[in-house]
Amino acid sequence: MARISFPKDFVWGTATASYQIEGAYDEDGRGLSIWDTFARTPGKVVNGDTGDVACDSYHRYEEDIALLKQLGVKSYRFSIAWPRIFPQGTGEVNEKGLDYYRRVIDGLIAAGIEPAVTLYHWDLPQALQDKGGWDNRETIDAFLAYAEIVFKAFGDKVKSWITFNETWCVSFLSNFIGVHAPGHTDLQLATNVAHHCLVAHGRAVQLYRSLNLPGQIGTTHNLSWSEPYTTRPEDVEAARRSRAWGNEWFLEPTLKGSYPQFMVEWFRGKGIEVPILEGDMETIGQPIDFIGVNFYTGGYTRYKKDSGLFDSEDVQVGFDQTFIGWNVYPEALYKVLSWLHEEYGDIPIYITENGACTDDHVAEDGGVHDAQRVDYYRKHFIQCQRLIDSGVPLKGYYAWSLLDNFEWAEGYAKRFGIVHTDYETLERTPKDSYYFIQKVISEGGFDV
Ligand SMILES: N#[N+]C[C@@H]1[C@@H](O)[C@H](O)[C@@H](O)[C@@H]2O[C@H]12
Repeated sequence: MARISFPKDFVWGTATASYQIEGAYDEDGRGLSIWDTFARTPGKVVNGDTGDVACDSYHRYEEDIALLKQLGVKSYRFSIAWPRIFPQGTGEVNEKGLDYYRRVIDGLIAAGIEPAVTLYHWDLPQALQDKGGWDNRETIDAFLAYAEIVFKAFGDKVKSWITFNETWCVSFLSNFIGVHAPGHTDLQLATNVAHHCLVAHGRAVQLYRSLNLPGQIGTTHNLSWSEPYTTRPEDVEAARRSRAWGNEWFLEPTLKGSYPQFMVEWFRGKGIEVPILEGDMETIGQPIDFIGVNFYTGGYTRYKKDSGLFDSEDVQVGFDQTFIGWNVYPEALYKVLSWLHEEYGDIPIYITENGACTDDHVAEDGGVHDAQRVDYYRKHFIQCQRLIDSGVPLKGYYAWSLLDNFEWAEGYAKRFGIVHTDYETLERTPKDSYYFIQKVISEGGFDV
């Protein structure tokens, strides 16, 4: 029997996001976000679901905090909804919005849980989208004004800040692939959005430093792991391009202050240029205190001429898959974070999201027996220990998600929570995975 054990200072947490859990979409002065608009657009979200009510955490946050305390986590990652603070994106501050997050932050601290706040988890004020959104560089200034208000309001109590969640999703998934808000399908537009979000990240780090606040700041990128299906050079190169679109395209600017040249040239060959202004790359490459990594899946990629953006295609080989169709490939977590450490040095790493979608139901015994999710977590925790043992500076892990919640274009049809949400009654029911993680945290590990 081997023992998987974690350092005593390892930060265990769970993660959520404002639009996915809060509901109260039109309460206490909140303005509309691009997701309120997108979800109301016929055909964009499964079953026409919206975040109007979601998990109603706006009113039930105390229940959520009690679940977090019972779970035994040290930290809780959540996001602030920009439209609650600036309903029109800029201009007058909505004090009731600040009051809500003050209640959440104070409640967490009273429960002995550190708040970790994401500034931007996709709910851009619609009023700013109406003026071009992230394609408009002026949105960067609006973001800075929003960041300053929340830094000043909460910077004495919130010691961990994440500027952006998954800039690849904000840019390419939402403005090129088009399945997320605002739903454009323009590669140059998406490239502009990615760059402007990266500049906004760097400017927010500079602002945070200037305020001399007693915490740490970083950002979160979703990293993938595409392995070449064979050792053929064309497969190796195709996998490298596919991986780099999600990984180097964002990590190089953030951690080295430059875009990966081989990808710049690949996009230039498609007529795409990055709208870099003088000083942008120095701004983006501002030193940060940690890098957040969201990891879910990995797989194999091979060359296929004129296929997709990178002359590549994914190869479906014998992986188990979760209910959302993602491969279960725990070793890819070890590979991608080992690669990150080799490429970018000893910057502290937090896994800011990891979890599985399974088809959950409340059983007759009142429990939710999500065995596949328990197995997923068990296997990924083993990779976390491998990483720590190999010297990778992995400092913490946030399970996605505390609650079943609004899963973007999948609506409520896909569940990632370790706590089941009944969307009729809004009753929360801890799943077997919740109790598994609770035990791992309380015992500092588990036997395999
Ligand atoms: N899909 N999926 C689950 C999860 C999503 O719910 C989060 O909001 C994102 O940060 C990231 O995509 C991962």
